[in-house]
This record gives sequence, structure tokens and C-alpha cells, in this order.
Amino acid sequence: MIYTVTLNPALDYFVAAPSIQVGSLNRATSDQKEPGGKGINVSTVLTSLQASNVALGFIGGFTGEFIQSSLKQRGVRTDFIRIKEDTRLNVKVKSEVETEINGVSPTITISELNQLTGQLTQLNKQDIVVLSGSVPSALEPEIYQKWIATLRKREVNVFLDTSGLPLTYAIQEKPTFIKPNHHELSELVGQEIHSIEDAIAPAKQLVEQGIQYVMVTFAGDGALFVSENVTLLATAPTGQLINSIGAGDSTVAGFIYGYQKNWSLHDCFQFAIAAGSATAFSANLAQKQDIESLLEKTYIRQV
Ligand SMILES: Nc1ncnc2c1ncn2[C@@H]1O[C@H](COP(=O)(O)OP(=O)(O)O)[C@@H](O)[C@H]1O
Ligand SMILES: O=P(O)(O)OC[C@H]1O[C@](O)(COP(=O)(O)O)[C@@H](O)[C@@H]1O
Repeated sequence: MIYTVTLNPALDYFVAAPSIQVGSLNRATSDQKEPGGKGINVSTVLTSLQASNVALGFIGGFTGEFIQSSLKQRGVRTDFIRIKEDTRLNVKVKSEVETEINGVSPTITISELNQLTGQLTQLNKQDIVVLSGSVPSALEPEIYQKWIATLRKREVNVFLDTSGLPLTYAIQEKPTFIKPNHHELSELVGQEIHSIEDAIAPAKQLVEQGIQYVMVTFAGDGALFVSENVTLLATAPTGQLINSIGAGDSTVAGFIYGYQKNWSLHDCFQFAIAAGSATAFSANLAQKQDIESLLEKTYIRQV
């Protein structure tokens, strides 16, 4: 079974305001509320691809209720731990450019954390775990590292998509897969990465350190995939950018979709990038038919 873990879910509040005047009253032309957070988005895309999965994590309050009921409507299986405080609310403003304000994370008690740790320690080598998104400030940044150590001993494949200190710590335990975007990779390796070519050497080093698969995304400028035996470059399809929120999560879901079907790494990567772009080109997260129609415009080459 595939389990996604979202420690820090969010009610994503999308608001369109064509021209924002800072310091003035602005009125939105449209808005939309979506269940969000990186693992939850991975679960939503996997579910729409009909890949069985369970979303784990913490939810609480009215925002948590909204997430739970929206996911239920979409057929996403969940087994969340209930917490006392409200799940955060993340504001995504669509104007000439996209601006995001991610809310403050709720408190998580030791007993709530222990419940989630208990769920993870029951998994075994048939399972895939996706650890995705930021770590709430109430928890230690080493949390993913500790879980990965336990999960890898049980031969569970761990897909990791996080940033900052949690990523720096977590890679020491060699997750199966990481997906930094180029800003996150720059921060991780302490070196400016502007192009796919710049990312090749640091990604190869991460693979040499024991991470099996490293995928680095560059939004509309393509992506890089490195494993022990292959280095692949992707050209992202061109199209009208409607919403890039959740595009990275869609690439993770797309890769896992192929991986659990034992596709070649080439095909997993191609499907991942098509899934990211399918989300970028629509108001909602990627749907299967949109991903499939972008596959032929997603070029992969080996270097
Ligand atoms: N402007 C765009 N045009 C085409 N595809 C895009 C665009 N922005 C994002 N994508 C797709 O989404 C994927 C992830 O985007 P990126 O912004 O790098 O991830 P993250 O959301 O993690 O920062 C890209 O690899 C690409 O497939
Ligand atoms: O946990 P973080 O890093 O604050 O990110 C949470 C935000 O990222 C998202 O999961 C989108 O992520 P991507 O655009 O990277 O795919 C939103 O749904 C959510 O608001």
C-alpha cells in the first residue's frame, strides 16, 4: 500500500485579484478552497489515477473538518490523527504573479506524534511511504530523519519531498527518492543552481551518498532525474500556466504511479513531468486524461 504523510496539511485558499494594490482595499474576482498540503495532494492525484493509497497526518478544527470532508467526496482514503488546534490556512493569491502566504502550523502534542509514529512502525517492505511537506514548528526538524531510519530498517521505500533543515537531516538516512526543486537543491548543497546542467553534479553526488533516485524540477524549464545507472533530462510541455500550486506534488504522484506498476525509470519520469504540467495547465490537480495527453509533448533524453 502507498501511504502519504502530511505533517502540516492546509486549507489552501486560492484568491484571484487581477491587480493587487499593496496598502489598499483589493476585491477578489473569484476564490476557491481546496484541501492542501504536499502529501494530501500526492494522495489526491494518486486517487484520481486509481492507485490505492491512504493519507496520514494531523488534522484539527474547522479547517481539518473541511479537508476530511473534501477528501471523502473525492474518494481519497484517510487515517488522520485528530489534533486540538486548527489546521493552518494557506493563502494563494493569483495576480500578475502567484504569491503564497502559508499559515502558522498548529501545536502537536507528544501523544499525537506517538500515534502517527505508531502507524508508521507497522509498515513493511510491501509498502511505500511518502513523507511530504514542511514540519510543523512544534516538532523537531529531525523527525523525518528518525522515521526514515526506522522505515528503511523495515525495507519500506521512502519518497521524500521537503526542504530546509528537515531535508538536510533526512537525507543522512538515505530515503529511496527525493524531489527538490532547484531552489531547494541550491539550499541543500549550498551552491547556486540556475540550470539543469548545474544540477547534474550535485544530484549525482546525492545518488553516490546512497539516495537511489533524485529528481530535480525546474518548473516550466524542465527537470533532471538521476539514479545509479541513468541521468535523464526532461523538457516540460509548453502550455498556458493556470496554477502551479501542487505541480511539484503531482510530479511525485506521477513518478510513484509508474514505480508501483514497475515501469522503466524513463517512463516513470516522463509520467511525473507530464503530471506536473497537467496540474500547472489546469485550475485543479492533474487528471489522468490530461496527463496522458501531455505525455507525447514531454521529451526525455539520456545524457
Ligand atoms: N510553467 C510551467 N509550464 C509547464 N510545466 C510546469 C510549469 N510549472 C510547473 N510545471 C510542471 O510542474 C513540475 C514541478 O514544478 P516545480 O515548480 O519545479 O515544482 P515545485 O512545485 O515543487 O516547486 C515541473 O517539473 C513541470 O512538469
Ligand atoms: O508544507 P509546505 O512546504 O508549507 O507546503 C504546503 C503547500 O504546498 C502545497 O502542497 C503545494 O506544493 P507544490 O506547489 O510544491 O506542489 C500546497 O497545497 C500547500 O499549501
